[in-house]
Amino acid sequence: MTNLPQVHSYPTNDKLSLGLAEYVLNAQAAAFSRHPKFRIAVSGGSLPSILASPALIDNPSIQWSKWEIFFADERAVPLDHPDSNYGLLKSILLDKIPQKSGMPKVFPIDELLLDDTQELADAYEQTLIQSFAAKDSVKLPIFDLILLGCGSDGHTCSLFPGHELLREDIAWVAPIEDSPKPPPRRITLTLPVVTHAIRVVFVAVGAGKKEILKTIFEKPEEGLPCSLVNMAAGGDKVVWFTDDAAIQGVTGVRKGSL
Ligand SMILES: O=C(O)[C@H](O)[C@@H](O)[C@H](O)[C@H](O)COP(=O)(O)O
Repeated sequence: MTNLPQVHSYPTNDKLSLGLAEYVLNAQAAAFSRHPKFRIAVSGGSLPSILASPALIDNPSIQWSKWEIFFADERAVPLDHPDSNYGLLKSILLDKIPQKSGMPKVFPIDELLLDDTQELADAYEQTLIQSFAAKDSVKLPIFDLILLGCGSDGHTCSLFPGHELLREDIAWVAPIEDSPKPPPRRITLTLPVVTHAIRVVFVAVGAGKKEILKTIFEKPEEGLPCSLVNMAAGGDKVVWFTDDAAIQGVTGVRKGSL
């Protein structure tokens, strides 16, 4: 079957970061052939540190000033809180971009709305509407690239296994008050938004991810959120970047290297 999800696996995180930087560069070039911006969404967890390699940050071909960075999910905490995905990305990546390269436009959540996750999600959806649907009305935003992690229970963004949010098909951004992964109060892009992106990348590293990757790839019918993204997005749109330890012995994937 050629429709199996593509996996690029690497012996070390450093090599994975290099491969990921190359992939992001290609995605940037493809975006610029469609429009003058590169609009991406990023998750929290281990993703920002793997993304933020010198191969990306110091790459002269990255046109940072044309990047628009949104959050695939965010915790309902102040932006300077240790749990903030914005705070994580800022310290690990944004603060390291050389000023002379120009800075990306970054879209954090509205800190004034932290008390009400529905309002927080609605306001973030409005932020997306401003960027993606300012001129024309669109059913769903089309990110050039969404960069996701994979939790050890198979969650991605803040879309958790068996949660009712997996069935959300109207909102672009939804609140969650009972995330099994702390902190419990968050907002997240919804599944249709994720699967509507031009490209979706998952990053999963470490032997600790192996069991869940087996379920995601070998038993997609179990409907884990990561499997739902693989299935709904389909084809070559979804690419997994893993280390060898996470993917060794896992079937149901198409392996390749960039
Ligand atoms: O804010 C979050 O909690 C993340 O966006 C979450 O979806 C994360 O990506 C996964 O839990 C994987 O995290 P690790 O890569 O750290 O395992």
